[in-house]
Order: sequence, then structure tokens, then C-alpha cells
Amino acid sequence: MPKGLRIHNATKYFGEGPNRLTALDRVSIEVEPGEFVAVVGPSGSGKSTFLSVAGALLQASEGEVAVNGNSISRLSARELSAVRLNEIGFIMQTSNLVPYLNVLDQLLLVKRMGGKVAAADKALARQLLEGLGLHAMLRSFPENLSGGEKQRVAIARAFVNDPSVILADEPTASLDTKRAYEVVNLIANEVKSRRKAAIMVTHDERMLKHCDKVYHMEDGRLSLVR
Ligand SMILES: Nc1ncnc2c1ncn2[C@@H]1O[C@H](COP(=O)(O)OP(=O)(O)OP(=O)(O)O)[C@@H](O)[C@H]1O
Repeated sequence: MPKGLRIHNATKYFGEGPNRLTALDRVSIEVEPGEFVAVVGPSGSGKSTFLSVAGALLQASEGEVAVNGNSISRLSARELSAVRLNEIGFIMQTSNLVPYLNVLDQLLLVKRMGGKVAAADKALARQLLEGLGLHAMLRSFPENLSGGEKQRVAIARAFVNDPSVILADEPTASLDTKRAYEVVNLIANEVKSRRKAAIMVTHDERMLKHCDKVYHMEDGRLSLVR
């Protein structure tokens, strides 16, 4: 099966019987390694549900999801958790850094969740942080970082397990325009150079120029805009 992210006819229902709501309606998408796609759409259209299904946080009610060539549609909760740790990097609206860990340790914490931290892990963590312009801040704590710097740490953290897929949910929501451009540009650069399949949900049309494709979500249906 091809690498990257493949979703075929994914439908997600919430509730049952007459209260059943179709949050995702036969959604299909293929994102290749090195491809950065955006998903835009109104509030309540299903974007968060879509990212949750793509990121193994929620199972689709129907349809197929494959990550890095492996179907995740029939995995146990434990197996899904391993997929999330090893194959998916999440970047959220706010950086969600651990207040009492310095910048380097924010990344090493993720490595520790997967087992022992090797010298190569530390080297990758440093390389990512330095590539994102944080070389002078490896020992800084979150309280001493600006919003843009915190979000750059969150980007590095998403890449540190070398996942196949990067999912970003409104990563610029808490930033001013200049910082927002910087952050999206940095995500795009890392996605390209490290060959990740990446999806960004955004309300901000100005960020779309960094993306290879743009999809629109409406009433749980996904369509290609460009
Ligand atoms: N856990 C849930 N249980 C029941 N309904 C849900 C659940 N999660 C989402 N929904 C419903 O599914 C639909 C899609 O919601 P979703 O959060 O995916 O939209 P969204 O496009 O991300 O919205 P926003 O931009 O406001 O975050 C909405 O009608 C929402 O109320």
C-alpha cells in the first residue's frame, strides 16, 4: 500500500437512532509524503472530527484509514495509541508545553514515552530545534518564550518521533500575522525536507499560499478547491 495518509470513504456518526449526526460523510483524501494540504470550512463542518479520524484519535464508523501503508481501521485501542505515538505528529492551536520542562526536554519527553532516549534522539531533537531558530533557547522554560517561539517548540515536538503524518489544527490561531506566516512557513519547510504527509486545518485564508492543495469541508463533506 502507498505511504503517506490515505482515507477512503470515511464516515463518522455521533449518537444513535433519530439523534444520529453524520459529522463526516464519505470523506476521501490521499496525502503523499512531502505534501502539505489545507482544510478550510465553517465552524461545525467536521474539520476537527476529520483530523481526529486521520490522527487515530477517533475510529471512523465506516470506511478505511491507512497510515504509512498500514490500515488502522480495525486496530485495538492499544494499537491505535502506538500509531499515534510513532506515526502521527500533532500541532494544536496552543503549544501545550509542560511548564516545568526546558525546551530540549519537551522533545525528549516524547521520546521517553516510546522507550529509552538514545544519543541519536537527542541529536535529532537539537537539530530540529536549531532548524526552527531555537538554538539559543534549548535550556529555556516556556514562561520565558514568546507565543511564536512556543509554537516553534510544538512544531519540533511534532516531528521528533519521525512520524509519517503531521496534523495541525489551527496552528496560527494564537499568533499575530507576522508570527503566523513564520510558523506556517516553518511547518511547510519541515514537511518538505522531511517528507511528511501533512494536513493543516485553518480559518486563515492568508496561510493557504504555503499549501500544495486546499480542500473545503462543508456538512462533513470534503471537496478539493485547488
Ligand atoms: N463527540 C461528539 N459527540 C457528538 N457530536 C459531536 C462530537 N464531536 C463533534 N460533534 C458534532 O459533529 C459536527 C462536526 O464537529 P467538528 O468539531 O468536527 O467541526 P469543526 O469544523 O471542527 O468546527 P470548529 O471549526 O468550530 O472547531 C458538529 O455538528 C458537532 O457538534
